Amino acid sequence: SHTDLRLLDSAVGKTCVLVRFKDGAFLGGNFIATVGIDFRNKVVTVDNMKVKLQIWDTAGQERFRSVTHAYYRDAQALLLLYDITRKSSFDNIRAWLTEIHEYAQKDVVIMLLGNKSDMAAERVIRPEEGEKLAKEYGVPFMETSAKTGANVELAFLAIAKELKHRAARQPCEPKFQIHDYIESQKQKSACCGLL
Ligand SMILES: Nc1nc2c(ncn2[C@@H]2O[C@H](COP(=O)(O)OP(=O)(O)OP(=O)(O)O)[C@@H](O)[C@H]2O)c(=O)[nH]1
Repeated sequence: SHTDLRLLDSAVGKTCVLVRFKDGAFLGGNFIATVGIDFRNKVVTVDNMKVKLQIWDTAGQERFRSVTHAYYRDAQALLLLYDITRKSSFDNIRAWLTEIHEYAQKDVVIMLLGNKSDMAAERVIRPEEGEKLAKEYGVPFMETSAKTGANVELAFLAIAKELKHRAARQPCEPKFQIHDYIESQKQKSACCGLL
């Protein structure tokens, strides 16, 4: 059995984030845009338990919209990415969140990621704007960079932990707090440069 994750929106760095997570490498320059749907598996260890993540990457383009309903309907987690250097990608997030509300499973884990955090000079969306939008929809948020690797592991691990805790939680065990976990881990990576 595996855990299904989906990455959404177009040309925001989905493939790069996935490759960074899977292989620890960055694909720079121009390579071919994702056509159709592609997936990669990665096994992560969460609290001594192995969790197999099946991560789907899709071409986020409009013409694939009809495909994408089916694409995220069965997902257990959805990672919504925008590009901090492109306002239109940030504006798309609201539309995605509205759609997801309609088509996705009710208990789907959603995470908002502002990607390309390394591109400080080209930034048009401030971290606080991402933070605010995420708060409005009650979803966790962080900025990532497929280039430097910042917070990429954390994003996937936080989701794996959340899903593992849901699946294996004992009745008396406290609920896993994904927001708290991310906040504590984010601070660590910021101060110690572990990523
Ligand atoms: N500087 C920087 N560039 C990035 C980062 N992530 C992706 N890129 C670049 O952004 C472009 C798009 O990246 P992709 O991973 O193809 O984006 P995608 O969302 O998979 O694109 P589609 O499959 O076409 O929807 C590429 O030129 C990447 O090299 C990042 O974190 N920092």
